[in-house]
Amino acid sequence: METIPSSPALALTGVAKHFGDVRAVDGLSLTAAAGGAIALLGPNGAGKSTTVSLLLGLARPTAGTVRVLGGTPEQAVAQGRVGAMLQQGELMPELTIGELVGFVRGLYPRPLPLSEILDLADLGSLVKRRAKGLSGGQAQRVRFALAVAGAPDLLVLDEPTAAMDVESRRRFWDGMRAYAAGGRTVLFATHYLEEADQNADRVLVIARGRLAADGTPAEIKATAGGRLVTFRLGDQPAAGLDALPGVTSVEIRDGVARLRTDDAALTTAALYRGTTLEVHDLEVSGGHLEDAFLALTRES
Ligand SMILES: Nc1ncnc2c1ncn2[C@@H]1O[C@H](COP(=O)(O)OP(=O)(O)OP(=O)(O)O)[C@@H](O)[C@H]1O
Repeated sequence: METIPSSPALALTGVAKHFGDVRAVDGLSLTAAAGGAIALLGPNGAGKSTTVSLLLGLARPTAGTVRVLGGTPEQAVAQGRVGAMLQQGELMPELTIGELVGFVRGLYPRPLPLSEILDLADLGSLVKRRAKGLSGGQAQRVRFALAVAGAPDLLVLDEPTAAMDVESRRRFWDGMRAYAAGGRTVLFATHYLEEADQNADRVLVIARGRLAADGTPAEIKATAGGRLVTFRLGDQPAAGLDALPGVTSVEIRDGVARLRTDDAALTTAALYRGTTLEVHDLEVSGGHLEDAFLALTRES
């Protein structure tokens, strides 16, 4: 089968998916060229799983068009060019992992070599084990192996590390990045900010079915605007904090002042020298994806 390098991996135009009154996806437009890892990042109920279903042709949009690898999702899937790892999925309990992966690879026209699949999914030590005795994290690694078995051009992962411990996660992301580095496209849905930050080349922040931000992790962080200076204000008056140099916004909650600033050093110096406030528990933080994420997905 021909691959058409000029086709984007994904192209969504005005895509909506409504369930009755619920607008799970509400006008999503985006294009992604082939290659690299894309995170679909959003809070619970943002529309991530619905978007994944639309990309895989498991659901049809209420409005708009979805193109995957230059064709419809159904065509791309039928050509064996899409691999998916969904949140659940029964593994055949009586087969060994080696048999199961071997069987699934046999279904594809140009599968990855078995040894490469086992390497990517870190399953070398589990080849002779039966699926029925596996832990949740091990079963997820097997699902990952099955998803990459056919060497798909697009790999879609819905919250792939849900059941994994820290070490399994680390190895899993190593495998995912190795897969994406070969010019293939990986899209993963997550609500773990650090996973998107550390493993994606591009982050699509989705909230209430819409695209709230789209960029590299660094670009998304920059949208939150600089750094955060926090300190315990107690009962002291907050007047004048918004006039301190560098400060772009002030929020006081539970006696704690949160100053967003373009220049933390200047703001902090002015706070001590230019005010009569007693400043306790001063902290400077920021440049975190979490700040950007909260700012972008906050209910308006
Ligand atoms: N089949 C369905 N019928 C009715 N409502 C649905 C259906 N599927 C999803 N929804 C609703 O659409 C919205 C988006 O759901 P979706 O599962 O896509 O979000 P998500 O971002 O994947 O969330 P989570 O992180 O919790 O998995 C939610 O309000 C959900 O309740």
